[in-house]
Amino acid sequence: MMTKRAVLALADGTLFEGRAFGAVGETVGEVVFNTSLYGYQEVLTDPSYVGQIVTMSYPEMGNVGANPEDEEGSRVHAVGMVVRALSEQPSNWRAKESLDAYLKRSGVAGIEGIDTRRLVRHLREHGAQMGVISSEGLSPTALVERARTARGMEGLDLATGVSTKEAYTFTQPSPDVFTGVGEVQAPVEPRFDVVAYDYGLKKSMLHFLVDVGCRVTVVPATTTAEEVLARKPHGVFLANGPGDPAAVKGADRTVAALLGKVPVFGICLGHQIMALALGGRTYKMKFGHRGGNQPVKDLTTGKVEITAQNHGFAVDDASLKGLAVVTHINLNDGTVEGLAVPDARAFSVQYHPEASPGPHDARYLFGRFAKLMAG
Ligand SMILES: NC(=O)CC[C@H](N)C(=O)O
Repeated sequence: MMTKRAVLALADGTLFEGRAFGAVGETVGEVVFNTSLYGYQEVLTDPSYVGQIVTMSYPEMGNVGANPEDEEGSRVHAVGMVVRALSEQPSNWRAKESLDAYLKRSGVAGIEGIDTRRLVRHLREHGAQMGVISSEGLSPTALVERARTARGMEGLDLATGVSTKEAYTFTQPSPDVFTGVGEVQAPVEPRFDVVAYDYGLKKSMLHFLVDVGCRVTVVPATTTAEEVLARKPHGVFLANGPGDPAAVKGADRTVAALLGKVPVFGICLGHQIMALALGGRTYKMKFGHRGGNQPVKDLTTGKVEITAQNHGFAVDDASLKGLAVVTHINLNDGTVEGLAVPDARAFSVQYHPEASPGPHDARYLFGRFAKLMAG
């Protein structure tokens, strides 16, 4: 592997020096951190990471290489990766290539060999911010300036661009990787026609919908409520996605026109859009929640779930008063993690019940959606 010098420059002037991996060159994005111990491939290919440079806080990455089955989107969506130590010798029966080769082939730049603990603490203290990874030998001052003048996430509609251009049907249940790649579980007879808004969705969400008996039609983010209702679905699913929820063109009005007419289930960006549709507000968090170890309390049962998360915006609790019931909160910082409008047969969560990567404590929520549709 090459050992070309690379620099990570943050907008506030902080610099980290390390070695380049993946594609050689320069990349600009919002520098965020993820605390998952594994699952870097699902993280990199999650479309919610569009425009972001992901720092993995766990110190060694790349040990299991990369394979074609673990992709959540159709390509690497993160624009950069930061790691402490890059394993050069992947060891896993499913590995087809190394993480370095995978990122190189994807044209995505990485930096390794930096003190990621210092970087994560810095981001926690000063907030997620724009940054540049470069192995092109530019002066640190020029790189900091580039990061400082780069456009941040607020006000950015990234979901519309990453959404599917054409509607398509999805009927594949979850693959069972432990009994052989590509093999599928015993199929559940499809009972529900579900329209899924693609704001940048992760494949595993669709698999889990199919697993509970859904025949899913995935539609572009700009599809109107009339077009969706004309399909006479049993339910509407609002997916995750990148960027600022308040900037997704027309999404709040569209979802407002669906609420009350058909059961609705939203995840992450879908949850935020549901809150906006109800008349609530969203805001940018200081550094967000990304990882597989976020404790969430279900206020309706008192039960705590350990959840997978990936978001930088959140729903403002106070803005929901009288509009929706807050059903879940994050035990680390008390932020809203779930809401429901029982009369409208609608609910949503900020976290990721599909995990990928992460714990499956919350997978039952797909079943809850099926139950709502069953009436
Ligand atoms: N995973 C998601 O859907 C992320 C939603 C939104 N882009 C956020 O950061 O908060």
